[in-house]
Amino acid sequence: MGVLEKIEEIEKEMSRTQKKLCDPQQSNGVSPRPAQGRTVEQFAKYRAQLLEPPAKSAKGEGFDVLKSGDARVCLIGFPSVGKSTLLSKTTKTESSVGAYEFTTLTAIPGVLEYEGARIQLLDLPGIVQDAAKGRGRGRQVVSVAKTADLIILMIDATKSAEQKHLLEVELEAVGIRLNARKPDVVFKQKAAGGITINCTVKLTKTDERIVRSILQTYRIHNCDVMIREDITTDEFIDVILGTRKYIPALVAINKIDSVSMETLDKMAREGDGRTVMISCELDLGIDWLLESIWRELGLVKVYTKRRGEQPDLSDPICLRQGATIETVCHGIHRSLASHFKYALVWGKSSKFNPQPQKVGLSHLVQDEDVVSIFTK
Ligand SMILES: Nc1nc2c(ncn2[C@@H]2O[C@H](COP(=O)(O)OP(=O)(O)OP(=O)(O)O)[C@@H](O)[C@H]2O)c(=O)[nH]1
Ligand SMILES: [K+]
Ligand SMILES: [Mg+2]
Repeated sequence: MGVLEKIEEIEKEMSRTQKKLCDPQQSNGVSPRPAQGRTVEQFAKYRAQLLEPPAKSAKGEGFDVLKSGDARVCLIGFPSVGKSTLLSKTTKTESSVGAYEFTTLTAIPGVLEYEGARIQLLDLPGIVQDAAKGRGRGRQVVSVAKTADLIILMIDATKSAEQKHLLEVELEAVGIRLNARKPDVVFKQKAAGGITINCTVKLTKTDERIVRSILQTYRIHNCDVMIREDITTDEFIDVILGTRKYIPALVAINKIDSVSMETLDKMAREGDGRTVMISCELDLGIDWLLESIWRELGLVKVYTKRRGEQPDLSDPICLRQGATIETVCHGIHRSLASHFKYALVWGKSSKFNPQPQKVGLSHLVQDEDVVSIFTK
């Protein structure tokens, strides 16, 4: 019998013995009764097998989900922490929720509409420990996280506090640096000319000799290196490997409805500004989580205004932090920047605020600015 048939058989049996296993209202996060425990365990085991990619194609590529919207947020967590419940709750997409592990077997995208932004929220299969080392599709899951603008580490409040650390280890293993800034180092390989190293700051955690020996180890004999901050040796290695992704992350502790006040209190004290405690079931903390997502993504909302009219407040353009008038032009129409003459901006980025400022393409916009574009 194949895995699929086995799963089907168990599903039938489960629907006989525990009619509402998959119903969140009924299951209430409580473990099934002992008689069903074994069946559920077996079921999860077969579902985990389904996650194993066929031996030959085990390359660990990401899932094929097109990026869309203004930013992508990935939900990463162990099985059954409530990732799909959160997606179903905050977007119009329904992702299957089940009281058994590995309910979700692929990437399910949903759209989070918040403050005028359309944020792609990606529900993913639960990961297993050592996922990054190539166990099953776990590797694929952690690889998708590399494409995220923000990662949500989702944790089950009723389970071990180790979860957060274990998730971080898996993500680090595929080259993701969580909540770290890219080191300020310019590194350029050349065809000839030897090695030039310039430092604009005093190095206290590494030195030029170590930097040179690392370059030698990686067989790099011609390059320019400009170090502009006091980096560590590891950070320098990250720079020359060039494959590191620096991604912000939030920790969402779910199911706080199921733990004692003492546990809750302890978690609140241990968490930092990037930890949000939620209950999808009781609808607690979800607004706080959405607000944190918005803040961490650092999206900027800009309104456009035609000459002689009021700004269009119903349809803002959402941009990443660091966006310029040129980015605004691209957001309106592909060819607008090439006909650009000047722009007027009202708001925080205008140096005459509340009066408008006349600016060029390279002007940096700020959240809630109003922009009028004038063309040739
Ligand atoms: N008590 C409680 N149970 C919850 C909460 N959120 C989700 N659950 C339950 O937790 C179980 C797992 O939820 P899912 O959304 O399927 O979890 P998942 O992380 O998507 O699981 P996989 O796809 O299997 O990795 C279900 O029985 C949910 O009803 C919550 O806030 N509190
Ligand atoms: K589940
Ligand atoms: Mg799921």
